[in-house]
Amino acid sequence: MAMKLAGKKMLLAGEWVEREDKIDVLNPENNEWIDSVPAASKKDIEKAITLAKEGSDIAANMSVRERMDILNKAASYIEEHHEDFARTIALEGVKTINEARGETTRAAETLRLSAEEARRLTGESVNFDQMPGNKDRMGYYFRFPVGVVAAITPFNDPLNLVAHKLGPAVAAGNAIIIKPATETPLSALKMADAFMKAGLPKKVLTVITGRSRDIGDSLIESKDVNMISFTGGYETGEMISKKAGLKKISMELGSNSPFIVRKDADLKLAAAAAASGAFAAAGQNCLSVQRMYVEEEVYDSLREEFLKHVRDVKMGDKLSDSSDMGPLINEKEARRIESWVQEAKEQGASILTGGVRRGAFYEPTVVEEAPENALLVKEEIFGPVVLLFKVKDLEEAIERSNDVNYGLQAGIFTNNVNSALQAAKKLHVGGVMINDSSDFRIDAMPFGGVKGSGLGREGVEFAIREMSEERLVCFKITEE
Ligand SMILES: NC(=O)c1ccc[n+]([C@@H]2O[C@H](COP(=O)([O-])OP(=O)(O)OC[C@H]3O[C@@H](n4cnc5c(N)ncnc54)[C@H](O)[C@@H]3O)[C@@H](O)[C@H]2O)c1
Ligand SMILES: O=C[C@H](O)CS(=O)(=O)O
Repeated sequence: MAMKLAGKKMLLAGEWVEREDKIDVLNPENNEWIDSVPAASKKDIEKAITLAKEGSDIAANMSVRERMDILNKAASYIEEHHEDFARTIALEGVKTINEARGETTRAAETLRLSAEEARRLTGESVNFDQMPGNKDRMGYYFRFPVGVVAAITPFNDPLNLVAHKLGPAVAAGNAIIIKPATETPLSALKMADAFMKAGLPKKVLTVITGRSRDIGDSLIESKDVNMISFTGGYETGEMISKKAGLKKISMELGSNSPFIVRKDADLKLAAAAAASGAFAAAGQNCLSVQRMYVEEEVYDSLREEFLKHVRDVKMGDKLSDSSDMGPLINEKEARRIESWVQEAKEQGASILTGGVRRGAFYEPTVVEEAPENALLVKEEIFGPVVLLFKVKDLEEAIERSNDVNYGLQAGIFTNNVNSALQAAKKLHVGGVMINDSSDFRIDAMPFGGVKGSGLGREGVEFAIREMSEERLVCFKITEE
């Protein structure tokens, strides 16, 4: 079913353009055609960068009020067309309609937060006379935009993760070139339409669609791009950071989130939180619960409670209100997960539930005692598979939690404040959730990871800071 506007055209410095060379957007659930979008050429990228440079001057000269008004108008447009945005997310991506509705609400909120934070893009005075001989100096620093931001976004949150780039970029006074995931470009194009209708000056925004190999290098290597804001997998992020050269980069990468359950935990709450955190977006979620470390005294009880929740997850048609979980982004990813589970099983792991693939769908699956060197344990599964492990104490749980090359967020269930503080202190991650799963985020909080999970922080205020720089001004006062 062709979507309104969204596809067929991409936005090149505020102008909607078509191209002979197109890419089909398919519904992952059934491979049905939804729409087609232009495949941008290297020439398109070069033109986009040239016009974005002009756009960066326009954006920098917009008043804070103008930026705020545009951001709030774009948010209002999304709210007024909420179901249309949600259906686009659900059709092109992996989310059920209810999950997509949640993302749409968050995306509008992310833009409103960006408007709010535009007010706070300030500097402060500097006391130069803290150093001897500077009594005749006074001054301050202020923040200015980096210029041109190239934003590259993943398939799993095709609207809100674009908002987390576009909102802060506009708030900080930058021009931005967005390259959405090849699989899910329509939501980004719809958001761009919202900004055009909100009055964003044309040259400030480009959304290019197409094949990464045709777009990537020209965008990443250009010296006229001042910052790359990337969200995606570790391997892609590492490749981009090597090619980027001397420019600001922000990397929001993969994860392999641990979930610790202490013997004093509320097991019913823990089991429910783990199931919710593991199967949202069919596990295609950077914060997905992947490894559960449960103290041996409560392991059997927690496992029983958890399995009840997992078996209640309804996998099915994304557009059905009764579906809890949709498909993987394509059958190839579902087969990858199927092979990883098979590998662990051949190495002695037990499949407690699930483990069945149908096309791009893979059932909610729980694997017990997978060997430490299995792909399921060391890599990011990015699918509806959770690993259960028994541990003897908190120390073992923390040590094993840290024993991967990822560190985005972790969750721990305990009613002991010392255990919570130990976890907060010793888990090598960007965020520790106490009595919540790793899958917790509000769009205002600092968000990002360590190790292979990324560089820098998003969350609106923090992204704005990354997309701007300080400039110092110092007055030397001379006698009249
Ligand atoms: N940390 C976070 O905030 C966060 C949020 C969402 C997803 N993710 C991560 O993203 C990954 C899943 O998303 P994905 O499969 O879309 O990731 P991906 O790395 O395959 O693709 C991400 C983006 O990079 C583009 N890309 C791929 N190769 C490129 C190249 N050579 N040059 C330029 N662009 C290129 C893709 O087209 C897409 O737009 C997972 O690892 C997940 O953990 C992280
Ligand atoms: O997939 C990773 C997302 O950033 C998590 S959330 O949807 O923003 O909470």
